[in-house]
Amino acid sequence: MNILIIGSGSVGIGLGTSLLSQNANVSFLASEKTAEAMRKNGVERTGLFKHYSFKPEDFTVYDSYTQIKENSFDFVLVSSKTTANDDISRKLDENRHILKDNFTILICQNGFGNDEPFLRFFKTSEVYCARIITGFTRPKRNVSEVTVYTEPILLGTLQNEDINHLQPIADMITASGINCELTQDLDKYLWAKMLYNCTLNPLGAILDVTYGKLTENEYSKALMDSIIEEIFSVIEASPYTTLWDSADDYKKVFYSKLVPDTYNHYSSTHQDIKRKIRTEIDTLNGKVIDLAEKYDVDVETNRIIYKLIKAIESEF
Ligand SMILES: NC(=O)C1=CN([C@@H]2O[C@H](COP(=O)(O)OP(=O)(O)OC[C@H]3O[C@@H](n4cnc5c(N)ncnc54)[C@H](OP(=O)(O)O)[C@@H]3O)[C@@H](O)[C@H]2O)C=CC1
Ligand SMILES: CC(C)(CO)C(=O)C(=O)O
Repeated sequence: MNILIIGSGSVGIGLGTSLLSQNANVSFLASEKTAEAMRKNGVERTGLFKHYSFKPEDFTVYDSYTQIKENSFDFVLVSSKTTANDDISRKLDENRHILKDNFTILICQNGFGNDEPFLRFFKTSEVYCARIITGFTRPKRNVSEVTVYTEPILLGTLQNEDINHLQPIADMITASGINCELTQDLDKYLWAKMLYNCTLNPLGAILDVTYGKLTENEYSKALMDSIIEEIFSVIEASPYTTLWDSADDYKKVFYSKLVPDTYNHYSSTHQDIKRKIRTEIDTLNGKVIDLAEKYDVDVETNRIIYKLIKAIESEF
């Protein structure tokens, strides 16, 4: 099985090394600087679970589509930030000769509806998504460190397609030490992740605090309650569902378990702003706003939070 990883960052190198550990034929499409580091020093997975290290001759790195031969890949894993999806989906379409017949694109990102840019060019039976709550960081350009594990990585479809052909990918990731399963209910799990990320990520970035700190005063708590309630109204108005029946049920788990478990964590949105790069707000609260418009739901707090992040980004 030939696998191409597009987006060779924390998640991309983390998944790529996991698949390499099971003797999969893995290639990375990386920016010039990252490709250079990988060609020189190989790739590594460190942190929780088993550590793996691969020499440059164990995998292939491309820094341009022009270097890739025709008919090369069965699977493409997209693990860039969602801000690159417009670019990646367009380039993959322009270079579709690198894909074999019956190829599969698997999008490994936060947010909801990340398959949509790809569905402009590819069929619903060709595009799948993952829900990842394993934490990965990239201490060096060629190294992924597994920092947090709570639940298995989940693979599935948002388009009601058959998912059985994803099983070999899930099995290899599991065999590498990070549990990975298929689910028929991916939308439920992605909305659960959306609830968590949309509530904590932008607010933590705006106020420059950890997840836990946000629960320590009544003002940020009131904002988070409102974000959660609005997202539940959107889910209820849409065809989607999530793991809890009501905003109140979710809030109980959120304040008693989810936040305490990640109390000292700074959100990826916070980290993006510190790095002065565009955040993934469009596929988080921005997606909530899009759906709210479609289903005529009031999401005023999400709108304000969204505008504040956009205002910060406009300075970059
Ligand atoms: N890290 C984590 O713990 C988790 C992350 N996620 C989600 O996974 C996704 C990836 O996150 P993460 O790995 O942390 O991000 P990183 O910033 O570590 O990696 C992103 C990678 O994408 C590359 N890239 C940037 N632009 C493009 C482009 N146009 N085409 C191809 N590649 C590009 C970057 O290049 P370069 O090498 O030059 O930087 C980098 O290698 C995000 O959606 C994130 O929200 C989900 C759960 C956990
Ligand atoms: C890393 C993780 C999983 C936080 O728990 C996350 O989703 C984020 O920071 O955006």
